[in-house]
Amino acid sequence: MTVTTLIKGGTVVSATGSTTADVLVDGETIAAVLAPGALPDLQPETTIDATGKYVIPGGIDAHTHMEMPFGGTNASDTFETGTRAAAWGGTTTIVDFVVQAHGQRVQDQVALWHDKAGGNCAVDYAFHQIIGEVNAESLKAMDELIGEGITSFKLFMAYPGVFLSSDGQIVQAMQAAAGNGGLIMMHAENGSAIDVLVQQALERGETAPYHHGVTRPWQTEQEATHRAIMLADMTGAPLYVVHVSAKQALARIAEARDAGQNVFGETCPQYLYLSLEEQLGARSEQWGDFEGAKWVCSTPLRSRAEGHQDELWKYLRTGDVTTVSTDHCPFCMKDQKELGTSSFAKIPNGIGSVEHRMDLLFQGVKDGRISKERWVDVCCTTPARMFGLYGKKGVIAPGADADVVVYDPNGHTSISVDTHHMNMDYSAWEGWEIDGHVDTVLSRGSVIVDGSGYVGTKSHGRFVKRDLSQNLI
Ligand SMILES: NC(=O)NCCC(=O)O
Ligand SMILES: [Zn+2]
Ligand SMILES: [Zn+2]
Repeated sequence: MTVTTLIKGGTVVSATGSTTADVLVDGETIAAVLAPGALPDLQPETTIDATGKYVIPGGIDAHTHMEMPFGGTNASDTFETGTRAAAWGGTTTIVDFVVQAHGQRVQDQVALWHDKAGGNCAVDYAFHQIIGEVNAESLKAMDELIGEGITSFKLFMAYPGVFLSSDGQIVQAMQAAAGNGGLIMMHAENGSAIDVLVQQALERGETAPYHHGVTRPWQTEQEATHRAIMLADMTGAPLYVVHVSAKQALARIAEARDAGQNVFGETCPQYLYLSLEEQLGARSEQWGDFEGAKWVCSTPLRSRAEGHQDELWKYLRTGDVTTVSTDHCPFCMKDQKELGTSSFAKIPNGIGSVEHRMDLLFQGVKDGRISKERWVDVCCTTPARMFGLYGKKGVIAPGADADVVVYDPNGHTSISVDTHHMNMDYSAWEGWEIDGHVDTVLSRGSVIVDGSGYVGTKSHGRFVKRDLSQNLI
């Protein structure tokens, strides 16, 4: 057997169990997973000692927005900076959203995203498609994209006049997905109701970031989630509700799943840990009550007093939260979030976390909230299955891409703007201390992060064509 790299003596953690094993890598793929020392005569070019460490499949962040045009500016991470930061954090595949806004052609936008990402990514990447204008041409493009490896389509019930689709348009797109095997991803917030609350708040002079959260109450999320579930049921489309933050929305998803419907929920680290009161309501010497702008995202951070965070962890444990992605959409405070100093409604929406997802969720293991196997499941394996990457990605098994992370459960990571690698002038996680550490990262067999830091190259990452989702998981 030819072997280029031997990852020796670690605990291989999968979604279903853990075992001490050697992982043999040949070129870009995993050649074998064997009992430790089973092949004593092996002469690999490189040996990585993983004794006392976890060996896990590379993370898959199924929700990122590199360079996304939004709120009058562009998300501050390019594909180059964002995927490098992902690599630092043990994420070896991202699935980014191609944006079709009103008046744009889907296929033009796909070409643009290929241009932006091609040759610039540290890790492998795939695309979802945002359908911002459902019309005859974009419906046709949905069929075409399946063959191009873009098999999931995000629709918006929020942002009237920007991305919002009417219920009728949603039905049309869902019918298309039901017919072509694609997956509908839904931003489920009642945008028209929210716009009224926002206008009324601004008229009362409530302009600070805190009011971003107050004007997007949980009812607007639960209502939209319910509507999306009903429309999906009616049309037969599988439905994946993105960035769920309200416990009531998740209860609705859980109910639909219990009834046998093909409905999935995604949440993000910010909704598991952060809150309306502590973050959106924060003040600082530098920014005053505008400090909360750092955490303006939609759906919004929710009240800890209402208990959303603990409920989300519960649903994560029980399986009704299917995946944890970041919704990485970073904006700097300077010149970007600052666009909203006079009105929270003008703050570009988004938080950057692509570098920290594996660590933040591992803290959930350390805190006894989920098992290490569930950590791997929601961060690596199920995203692969959900988005048509499984087999190649999301698993340590012969034939899979050698996307592997050696994770030290006894290591330590301090998060700060001074040390992170995302292109942001603040950290949404400043001062967080993680009881774990990403030691080594391999992407398709190449070591891209080791003890000395990032050692990859800008053009290593390749576009991955996705199969249809295994949406009966
Ligand atoms: N979530 C957010 O605030 N920004 C990114 C765009 C989206 O996912 O809706
Ligand atoms: Zn969204
Ligand atoms: Zn998003």
